[in-house]
Amino acid sequence: MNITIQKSIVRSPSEVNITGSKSESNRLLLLQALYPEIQIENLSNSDDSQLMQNAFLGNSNVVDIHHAGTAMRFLTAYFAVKENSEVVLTGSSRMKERPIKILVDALKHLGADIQYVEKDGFPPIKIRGKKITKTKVTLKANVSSQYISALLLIASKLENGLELTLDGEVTSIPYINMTLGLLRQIGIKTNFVNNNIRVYPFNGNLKTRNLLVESDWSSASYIYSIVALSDIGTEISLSHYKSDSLQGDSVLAEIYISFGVQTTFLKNKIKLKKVSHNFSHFTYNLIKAPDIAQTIAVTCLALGIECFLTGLHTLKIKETDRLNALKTEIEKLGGIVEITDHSLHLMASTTIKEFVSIATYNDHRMAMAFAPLALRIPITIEDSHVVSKSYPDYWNDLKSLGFKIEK
Ligand SMILES: O=C(O)C1=C[C@@H](OP(=O)(O)O)[C@@H](O)[C@H](O)C1
Ligand SMILES: C=C(OP(=O)(O)O)C(=O)O
Repeated sequence: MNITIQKSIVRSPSEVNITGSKSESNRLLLLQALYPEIQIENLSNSDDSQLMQNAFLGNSNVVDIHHAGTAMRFLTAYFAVKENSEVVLTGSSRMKERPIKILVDALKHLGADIQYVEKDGFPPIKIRGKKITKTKVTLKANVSSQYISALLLIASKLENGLELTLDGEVTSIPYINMTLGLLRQIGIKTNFVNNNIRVYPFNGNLKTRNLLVESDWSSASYIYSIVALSDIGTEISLSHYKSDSLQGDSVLAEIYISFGVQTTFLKNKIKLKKVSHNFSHFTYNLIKAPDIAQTIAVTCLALGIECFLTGLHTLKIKETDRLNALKTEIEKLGGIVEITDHSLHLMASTTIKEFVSIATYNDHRMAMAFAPLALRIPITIEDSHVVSKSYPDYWNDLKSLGFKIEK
């Protein structure tokens, strides 16, 4: 369903309670399947986390994870070592275009039994679960960190743990550190030195059973954008957040200073406040935080800031080719954008076209990133339901902030 958002003004002060991080949730759900004593609080209500939960509950031998990249990659590793199981892991038509060969090759090298059902290198895959005893594997680290996290998540249940050697520049590294951080929270010993990661086998004692998921920082990015586009003095508080986050996208608090958003960490919350800014140019390498590229590009468009983003080589294999999608939609609004395989350069613009209909390409982040523009111009967002992949309450939260949304 398409929605139109009339030109809106944010209610201030306001408060939004954002659902749990989908990245933390999907890791903890996988760990809970391996260690059933684990209890998870503030679990994400995203489709991706729901799909992950269903994969463990169902007893069908076809598991369809739709658009959920983390579920696809994490479950590949999980089923590969689940002895005596046989499943076909499949997903949406886009998921069938998202590569999985690096992970499958690594698992096969360790001894797993995995076959491609349709196209070599891509889902769907047929997995016959087996006991794995090999310990060492090298894999390319510059395509998706999810392949690495997938192996790390199952490693503590292997007889001898795992030793991974990462080849090439490591992309999305905070997500690997998040995985290791959660493993350590439950008492699993890990090391990450240079390009080597070691996870030791479980010693029989869970250090913690109750794990609290911090709210999702990638989802918070859209609220940062909203504050950046609001009048000076506008305040929005978000819960439940902390300063020592496991999520790399918490770098937003630093980045948005350039767009006039001040972050104050309170107990369990952050308070965002719009202050003045005098930046006309923004340059940043997003190799550690690729999911906030769309948010930042749209914030810059609205603020008339020239923006040069690099480290974006993974954007082409996400829910859509995000570089092309951004270029196409920003150009509809009158912006000028140049892209390469790994960068985006947005020129400073002075006007934005009204009543443009933004296509969302089955990508939640396209819908969520462009919606804040309604603080400048009326805008239509196509297929607005896509937001449920990570942030199902997004439109309700926007309404509560004062956005005038019509179907
Ligand atoms: O491990 C994770 O939870 C994620 C890792 C990142 O993917 P890549 O490592 O493929 O960049 C990120 O884009 C994705 O949204 C979530
Ligand atoms: C890329 C994303 O998710 P995934 O890779 O898990 O589908 C995302 O949420 O932006």
